[in-house]
Amino acid sequence: MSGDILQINHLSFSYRSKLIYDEANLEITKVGIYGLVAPNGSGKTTLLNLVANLLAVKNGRIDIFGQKDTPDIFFNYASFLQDNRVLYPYLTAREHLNFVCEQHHVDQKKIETVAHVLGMSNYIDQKIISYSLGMKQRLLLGLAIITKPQLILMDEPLNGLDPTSLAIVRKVVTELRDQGSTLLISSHNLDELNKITKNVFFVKGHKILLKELNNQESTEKVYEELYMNLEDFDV
Ligand SMILES: Nc1ncnc2c1ncn2[C@@H]1O[C@H](COP(=O)(O)OP(=O)(O)OP(=O)(O)O)[C@@H](O)[C@H]1O
Repeated sequence: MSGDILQINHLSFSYRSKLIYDEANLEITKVGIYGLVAPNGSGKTTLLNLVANLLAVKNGRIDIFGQKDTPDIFFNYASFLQDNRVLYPYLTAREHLNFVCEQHHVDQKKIETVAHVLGMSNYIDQKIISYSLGMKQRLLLGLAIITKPQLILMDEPLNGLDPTSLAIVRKVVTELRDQGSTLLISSHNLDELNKITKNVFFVKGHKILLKELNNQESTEKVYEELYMNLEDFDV
């Protein structure tokens, strides 16, 4: 599928006097997996929050699937994997997944399938307070994908994952892409990101740049070129 999946035009955003975006643009017209990469504090989470309508866009415009990105449109077409502070410590994974299924009128039978795919079946009825970081990350992934949205935003989904969990995420995101979903994934794990996509957005100078890497190029290399001048560091 191609068309207007995500369009960000002339986006400017500041927190009080701190400028984050200045007339930034981003366009995704082809289904796929896209990385979102930048040093700490550059504005990756801010961008995802703006697309998810958790922050209001006052300057510029965001459209998804050719329509103005309102909370209703986002709810219908998209999902957002945020950090694990959004989880309720005294609820179980099943209760979280049940809630999302109810809100989206998704058959609750899908919960077992998603739990199985993500290797969560044996702890799905335990409360979140007893979960490790990786267990929480798997649940967050489950919550983001159970409705099979066409656009999935993921903020640091690879954080704290062991090699088995990373392999699960890799399999799940590539399958979703093959089934027609588009994923925008922020991460500092450039090595892992490199395995799942060659299309990476970088935030630099308050703008968003897309790099379409060829087989010889890596995300790490572009990162070094854009942000690191190792000669500046005295060890
Ligand atoms: N609610 C807020 N109020 C004021 N400043 C904020 C707020 N949220 C974020 N910031 C600032 O905006 C900048 C961008 O933050 P953001 O969390 O979007 O960056 P990030 O690229 O996701 O960073 P990281 O890689 O560390 O997660 C940072 O300097 C941060 O301190």
